[in-house]
Amino acid sequence: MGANAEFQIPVIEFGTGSPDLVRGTEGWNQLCKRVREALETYGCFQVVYRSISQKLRDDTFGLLKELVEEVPLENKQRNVNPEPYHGFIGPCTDESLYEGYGIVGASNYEGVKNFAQLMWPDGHPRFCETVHTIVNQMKELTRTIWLMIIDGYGLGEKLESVVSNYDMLLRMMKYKAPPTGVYEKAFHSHTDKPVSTIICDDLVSGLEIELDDGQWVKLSSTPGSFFFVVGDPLMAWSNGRIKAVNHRVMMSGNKDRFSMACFSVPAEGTMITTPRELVDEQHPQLFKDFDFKEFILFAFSEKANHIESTKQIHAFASLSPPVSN
Ligand SMILES: O=C(O)CCC(=O)C(=O)O
Ligand SMILES: [Fe+2]
Repeated sequence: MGANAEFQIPVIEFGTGSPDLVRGTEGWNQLCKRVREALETYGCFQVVYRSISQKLRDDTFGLLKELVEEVPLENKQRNVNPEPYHGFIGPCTDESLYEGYGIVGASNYEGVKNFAQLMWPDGHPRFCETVHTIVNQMKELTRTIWLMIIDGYGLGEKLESVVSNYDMLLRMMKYKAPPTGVYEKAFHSHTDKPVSTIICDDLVSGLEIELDDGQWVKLSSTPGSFFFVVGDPLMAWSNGRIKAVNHRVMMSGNKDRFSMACFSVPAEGTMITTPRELVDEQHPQLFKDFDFKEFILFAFSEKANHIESTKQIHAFASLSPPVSN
């Protein structure tokens, strides 16, 4: 089924230097309310965040294109990782429009450098500096949104209520334009397995989300904007109050799409635990506490292969029956 091009998810602006970004102000509380509503309804929203400059975005996409177009395939194929979607997948062909790279530990300079050294003989210091900078800014944006979620539910001071220690997995993607007149799947439908994701694209659309009624809608970004997407663990943490949105990439038109997805990956040993404030008579506890890494291992196991992406978290962590406080 084709996507309805008219649809618009909530667009929320985080003004650079705005007093609204100061925790506890009236403006902050308004933003928290809008973020909570957007995530409860759609599991995602578009955030306008010009603190990440257009120049930094342009520079990063320039480097991504250089990586895709100039690095020999044999170097790209050195980007391997035993964990699914952590390494190179590609290249684009007539059968598969997708090409993606994985940079683990991308908020540390070393993580980006390890990747760049596999691609370029000189380790491309400008690539390392640029990617390291944008990933840290996306990490900061993630932290701000998590704080808004916490305050949206009145959970008090602690970021630790979601996750205290986490790093970013950066995936950099090219989706090839399909043949003229064709509307083609470039990335299968799924919910994200990390806690949450920030997606940044080059304004060529392709990302689609599924609404509650099963309708797919195409999202289009605007300059300075990013998509924040809830992953399964954040949905479980919230006791199912916020949604993990099913999404995919469909390509049409004659332009290639380039995008980056910055995934939040908690440190080894992190438990996902629903705060007790989110459990009451109307909202019995839906999920047991679970180890993030064990969920990831399950989600990519043979057993979970036969389970739809949206249902994996339920198969892994549902409490049956739900438990009231
Ligand atoms: O490239 C995009 O817009 C989305 C990518 C995505 O959903 C993913 O890698 O999980
Ligand atoms: Fe995704």
